[in-house]
Amino acid sequence: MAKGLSILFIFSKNQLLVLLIFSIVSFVSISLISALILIISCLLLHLLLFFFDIGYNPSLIFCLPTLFLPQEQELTGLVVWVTGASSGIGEELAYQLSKLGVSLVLSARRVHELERVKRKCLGNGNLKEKDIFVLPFDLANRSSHEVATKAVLQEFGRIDVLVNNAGKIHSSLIVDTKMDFFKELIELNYLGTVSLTKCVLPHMIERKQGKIVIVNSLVSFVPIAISSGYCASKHALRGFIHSLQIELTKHPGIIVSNICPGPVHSNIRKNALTEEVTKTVDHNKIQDRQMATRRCVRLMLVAMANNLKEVWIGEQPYLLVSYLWQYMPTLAWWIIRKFWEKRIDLFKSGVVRIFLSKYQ
Ligand SMILES: NC(=O)c1ccc[n+]([C@@H]2O[C@H](COP(=O)([O-])OP(=O)(O)OC[C@H]3O[C@@H](n4cnc5c(N)ncnc54)[C@H](O)[C@@H]3O)[C@@H](O)[C@H]2O)c1
Repeated sequence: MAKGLSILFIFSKNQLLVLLIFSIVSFVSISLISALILIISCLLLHLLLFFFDIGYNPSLIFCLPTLFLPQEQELTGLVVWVTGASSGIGEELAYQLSKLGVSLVLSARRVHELERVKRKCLGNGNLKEKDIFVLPFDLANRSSHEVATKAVLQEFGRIDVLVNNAGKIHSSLIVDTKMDFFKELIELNYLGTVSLTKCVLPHMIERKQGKIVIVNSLVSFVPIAISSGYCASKHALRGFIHSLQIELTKHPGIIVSNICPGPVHSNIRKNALTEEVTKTVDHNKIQDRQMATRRCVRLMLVAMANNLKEVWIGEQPYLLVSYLWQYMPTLAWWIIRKFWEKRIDLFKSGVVRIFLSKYQ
C-alpha cells in the first residue's frame, strides 16, 4: 500500500500532464493507425470488386470474382417465369435465358410487346414455339395472380424460377408528390411482388425446390432523393425478402435471391411517374453512370446459378457508396448529401429528364 502511494507521489503536476498528453496521443495514434489499416483493407477490397463490377455482401458470402463461380449454363432446362419481360432488364433476361435453353414464361401488361420479345427469343435462342408462354397480366391487379400461376402450371407443369422483375420509379420531390404516387408504387413494386411470390410459394414448398428471384435495387438500403416512393417500396421489399429467407430455413431447396442493381440502361426513367410538365428538359447535365443491361443481366444469371441470397451489381461509385453505407455510414452520409444537394437544385431548375405520365 505504502509502495503504491509512493509511486503515485513521484509524479509532479507537470509530469502528470505530460503522461496524460502522452496517453491521449498514443491512444489517438493507435486508433488512427487501426482506422487507417481498416480503410486501406476496405479500399483494396473495393478495388478488387471494381474490376468485376459485382458486389457480394461480404457478411453473407466470400468475395469471389464471377470468373471462378459456376456459370449461368446451370440454369439450362429450368422453367423460368419473368415478370416485366417487355422492356429493359426483363427483356434482356428473356433473350439471355432463351440462349441458355430454358422454358420461358413472359409476363407484362402489353401483349404485343411480349409477342415482339417472344419472336426475338425464337430468332436468337435455342427455343421452339412451345418453349415460350406469353402470359400478360397487370402485377398491380393482385386478383389475377392466382389464375396466372395456375396457367403457368398448366402449361409447363412446374415453376423452377420466378423472377419478380416488373417495377416502376417516379421522379418528384416529396413535397410535390401526390399520395396516389406512393400508393401506386407500393401496390406495384411491393404488394404485387409479395402477392405473386405468395401464389408460387406453396408449389415450391410442395416440390421442396425452386428459386424466387426479386429484382430489388441498391436503393433498397442506400437512400436516394427525388424518388422517395420508389426507395421506400424497395426498402419494404428488402424487409420482406429477409423475413422470407428466415421462414424458409427448413426448406433449403428453395432459394430466395435479393438482386440489387445500381443504375442500369433501361426504360425505367422514361416510364417514370412525374407530375412535372412545365420544366425544360436537359438530357446532358445529369448523366447517371449506368451499367449496360446485358452485363447486369449476365451477372444476375451468374448469381441465380450460384443460389446467392443477396447480390449487389453496379458501376462505381455506386457500389463503393453501398459498401461505405454499410461499414462507414458517417462518411457515406456526407458523400450522399453532397451528391444530392447539387442534383436537387438541378431538378428544381428543370435540368432533369422529364417524362409524361397518366398523372399529368
Ligand atoms: N434500370 C435501373 O436503373 C434499375 C436499377 C435497380 C433496379 N431496377 C429494377 O429493375 C426492374 C426492371 O426495371 P427496368 O429498369 O427494366 O425498367 P423498364 O421500365 O424498362 O421495365 C419495367 C418492366 O415492368 C413492366 N411493368 C411495369 N408496370 C407493370 C405492371 N403494373 N404490371 C406488369 N408489368 C409491369 C413494364 O411493362 C416493363 O416490362 C424494376 O423492378 C426496377 O425497380 C432497375
